[in-house]
Amino acid sequence: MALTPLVYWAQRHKEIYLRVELTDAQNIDVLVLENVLRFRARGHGAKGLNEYCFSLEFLSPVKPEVSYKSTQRQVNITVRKEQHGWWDRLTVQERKPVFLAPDFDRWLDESDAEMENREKDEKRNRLRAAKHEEEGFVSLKMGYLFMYNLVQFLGFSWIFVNMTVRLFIFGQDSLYDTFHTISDVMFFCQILASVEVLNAAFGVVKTGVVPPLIQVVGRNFILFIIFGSLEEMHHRPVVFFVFYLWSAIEIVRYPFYMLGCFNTEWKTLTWLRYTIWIPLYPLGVLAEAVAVIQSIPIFYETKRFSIPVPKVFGTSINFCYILHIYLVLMFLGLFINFRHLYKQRKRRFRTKKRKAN
Ligand SMILES: CCCCCCCCCCCCC[C@@H](O)CC(=O)SCCNC(=O)CCNC(=O)[C@H](O)C(C)(C)COP(=O)(O)OP(=O)(O)OC[C@H]1O[C@@H](n2cnc3c(N)ncnc32)[C@H](O)[C@@H]1OP(=O)(O)O
Repeated sequence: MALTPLVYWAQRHKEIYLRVELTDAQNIDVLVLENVLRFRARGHGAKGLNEYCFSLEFLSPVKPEVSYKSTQRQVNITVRKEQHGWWDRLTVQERKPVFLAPDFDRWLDESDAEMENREKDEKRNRLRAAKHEEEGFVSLKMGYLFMYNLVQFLGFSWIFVNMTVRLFIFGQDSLYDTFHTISDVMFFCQILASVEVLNAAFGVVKTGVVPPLIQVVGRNFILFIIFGSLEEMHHRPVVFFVFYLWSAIEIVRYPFYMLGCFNTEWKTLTWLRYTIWIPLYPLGVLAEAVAVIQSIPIFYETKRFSIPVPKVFGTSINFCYILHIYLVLMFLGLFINFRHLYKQRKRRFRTKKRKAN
């Protein structure tokens, strides 16, 4: 014959909790029909291993769907009230069934339950507000990044297209006046590119600070010190090669970032972004190194940027010695960024492959 297990109960405004004292319960059958909950299971109760069952007719209407969870020690049942509210007792009959007792572990009186509800609501509202704020911040960040990348893309596209068209029209002659035709836009784009170091430093984009710092310092050194400050360099073809190599990568990199702002990607563009640096970066550094080497005799003769030193060491340190050190730094910078880009490439294509599997 089936026995009755001990059942503990507690309520909230929306739910009823029942805890059935049965260990290792099996063949659990719980259902709610016309406001009556029927329970049957086999397990270890007060009378040892046996078949246990009970039924309860609730005081007010409840939803027919019932959820339960069996643990090693008990079966926890949750029934949802049809209408939110507080019940005076659990069952229709005024006399409490003998197997039923309050679950003091979960017991709350009405005002405490209201307080709990209020706290839950407040927490939910806080989370919702935080999510709203975060969404606002994310869209602001994406808007800003998109605009930044768009401006850079337009700038570098203008440079690249202009240089290509001039090369076709004027042939070799175009190599000699690149600085005069292009440098204003290049100055603008490269000054603006300093923002990339700040983006990395303030976590606006997920990358280290050192690679963009090397990139920005490296390029601006060539642009401002080697080309900008020496008129003798303005008509050298090396300016063409440096500017062309710089802009060749940027007309791919910035649209790649622009698509990224919309969580979109175009596979060919991604492949290009993470591949064409392999020939372009060493070529770019080589072109920059040629520019530095060509500028050394000019700095030597003109003594421009010479650093005055105390008389015991001589009169000044010629800037061309600094350039020798810079040449070494350039190859160190090339090594650091080449390794960084190689890692980024591997990470990118590995993630893609894993996603595809
Ligand atoms: C400490 C000072 C020392 C000074 C020493 C001076 C030494 C000088 C050495 C100079 C060597 C420089 C030579 C160089 O000028 C030569 C050339 O440029 S030649 C032309 C070829 N060049 C290139 O190919 C390099 C192009 N540049 C770059 O790739 C970047 O500038 C670089 C910093 C090198 C790498 O970029 P990053 O670290 O950002 O990698 P990712 O592109 O993979 O981006 C990582 C994630 O961040 C997201 N991100 C980054 N930027 C943006 C952005 N503007 N908008 C939106 N999102 C961005 C990107 O999407 C990645 O996110 P996820 O992984 O989620 O996709």
